Amino acid sequence: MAADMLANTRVGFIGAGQMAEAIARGLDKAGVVPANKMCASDVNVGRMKVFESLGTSVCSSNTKLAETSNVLILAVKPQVAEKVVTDMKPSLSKDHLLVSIAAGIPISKLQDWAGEARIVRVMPNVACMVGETAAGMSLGKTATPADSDLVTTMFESVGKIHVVDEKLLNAVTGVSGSGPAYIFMAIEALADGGVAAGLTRDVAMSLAAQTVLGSAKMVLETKKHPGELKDMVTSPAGTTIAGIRELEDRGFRSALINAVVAGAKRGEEMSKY
Ligand SMILES: NC(=O)C1=CN([C@@H]2O[C@H](COP(=O)(O)OP(=O)(O)OC[C@H]3O[C@@H](n4cnc5c(N)ncnc54)[C@H](O)[C@@H]3O)[C@@H](O)[C@H]2O)C=CC1
Ligand SMILES: O=C(O)[C@@H]1CCC=N1
Repeated sequence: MAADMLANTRVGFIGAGQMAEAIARGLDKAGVVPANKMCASDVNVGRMKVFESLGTSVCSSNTKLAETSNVLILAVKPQVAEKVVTDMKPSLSKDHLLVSIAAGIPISKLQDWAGEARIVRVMPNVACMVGETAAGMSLGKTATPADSDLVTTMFESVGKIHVVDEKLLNAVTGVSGSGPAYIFMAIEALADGGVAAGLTRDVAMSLAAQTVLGSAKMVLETKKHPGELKDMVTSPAGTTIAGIRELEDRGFRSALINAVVAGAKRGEEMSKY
């Protein structure tokens, strides 16, 4: 069903920033929505040029975008979302599916601003760019099962997506929306440690990134608890337990837990603007 629907889908990006680009590249690469069936509008001409270079068309305004696209991805910063969507309201109808990726903005507000358009809220992450996003989604009241299938198909082409209660989308933001930033910091720090211990920067970075990739793969593929996998690495009186003692001493796990909770809390604050 979703494949038939995709044939009639024209995706328009409201805001052609880095997330829009990551999703557009991913959809095109996966062959789910070819670049020539996507369109983008942005106030920044430079960003429109980037989209043109991908083979997508560009629109001179968000209103024009609504005339040419039936699936609109709201990819502007949350702070400008209200103005952007309310300005578009006269051009939106029940034939539009508005997929918002804006952090914190609740479906109820989006629905008020967008009038009759059906709403789906998605929280992806930047790894759309490499086909490995981790996303959560919630449906608005008038969104249909076909809309759910369509959005699922689109985001599964660039990673994994889970349907969650809307009240949990800020938690998704805390774990996987913001999570890549924490992992990038961890990779940078692991590589710094390698350099401090004598490796070249290139080798240290490659080892650190590949270590994160391999560890994530083991969690996903073995389905074993990460604690059990950690124990597999940790030899009695060995090197790993020496490192783990340092991490525990400095509140490593607690710091990550608090980072996720702080991100989720910030999402809740943003929903109240
Ligand atoms: N960056 C990330 O890793 C993630 C971001 N998000 C959400 O995605 C959304 C976009 O974030 P980014 O791509 O990082 O931001 P960005 O700043 O790269 O992109 C936003 C784009 O919107 C454009 N824009 C501003 N006003 C506009 C208007 N009136 N009409 C059309 N375009 C306009 C800007 O020129 C910019 O190119 C945000 O709402 C954010 O909460 C969600 C998940 C992850
Ligand atoms: O920092 C932010 O607000 C956005 C949402 C998730 C990742 N970046």
